Amino acid sequence: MSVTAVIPAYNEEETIGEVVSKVKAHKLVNNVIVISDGSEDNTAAIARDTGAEVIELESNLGKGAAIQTGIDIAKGDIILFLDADLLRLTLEHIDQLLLPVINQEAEMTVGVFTAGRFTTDLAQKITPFLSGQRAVKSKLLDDIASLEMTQFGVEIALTQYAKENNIKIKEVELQDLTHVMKEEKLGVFKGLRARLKMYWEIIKNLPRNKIK
Ligand SMILES: O=c1ccn([C@@H]2O[C@H](COP(=O)(O)OP(=O)(O)O)[C@@H](O)[C@H]2O)c(=O)[nH]1
Ligand SMILES: O=C(O)[C@@H](COP(=O)(O)O)O[C@H]1O[C@H](CO)[C@@H](O)[C@H](O)[C@H]1O
Repeated sequence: MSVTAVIPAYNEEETIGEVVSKVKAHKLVNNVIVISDGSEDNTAAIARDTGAEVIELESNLGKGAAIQTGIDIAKGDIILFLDADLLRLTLEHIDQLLLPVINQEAEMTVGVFTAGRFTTDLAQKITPFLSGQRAVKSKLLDDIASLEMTQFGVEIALTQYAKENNIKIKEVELQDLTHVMKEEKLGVFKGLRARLKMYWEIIKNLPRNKIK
């Protein structure tokens, strides 16, 4: 089975290189696509230099649009979704996401941070269905309504679609994995503002895609 990694990235120059290198080094991953979502920093150049195929969106359209762009161009049997701001990603984490789908144990995996940083572990324990770390059989996404407008509601939409279509989901625990929090990227004030905006984008997607 061939695997394409899809990595949405908005201003992630600090972490994109490490994430792309790790994914490129995984023997089961055939293609790595980074969707630079209107980044104003060196995200696209670093991703390209590290060996990813890079699609640059002209402006910042939101995570849902970046993911949809990746889905539209990804070839192969399985799509591996990873965030660009991961810290301490290992080849084992990628195995954990991919193998249950390759071995037909599940049709979609959702990776949940554990035994890493208290704050990011806690957030994912409370809302595992928001995780951006997933693997899914690509053909199962053929009929999904466009994710383009979902922004940070994209994971809610994916999870809800899986539930409605009896797609078998397996949660896998990704030890020690964490990401750079918004407050760390942007500072406390702008970070909190971005967090509130994210919650609003998630809430906006709830009525249409209510979690059962
Ligand atoms: O407008 C956006 C916002 C975020 N992202 C990407 O989506 C992923 C998750 O976003 P973020 O890091 O802000 O959220 P967190 O992981 O902190 O919840 C990251 O790879 C971001 O670069 C994106 O492509 N477009
Ligand atoms: O863990 C969370 O509560 C949020 C926000 O993380 P941070 O504010 O950056 O620590 O991140 C998750 O939810 C987002 C929206 O669904 C996803 O896009 C991220 O992939 C996921 O990590």
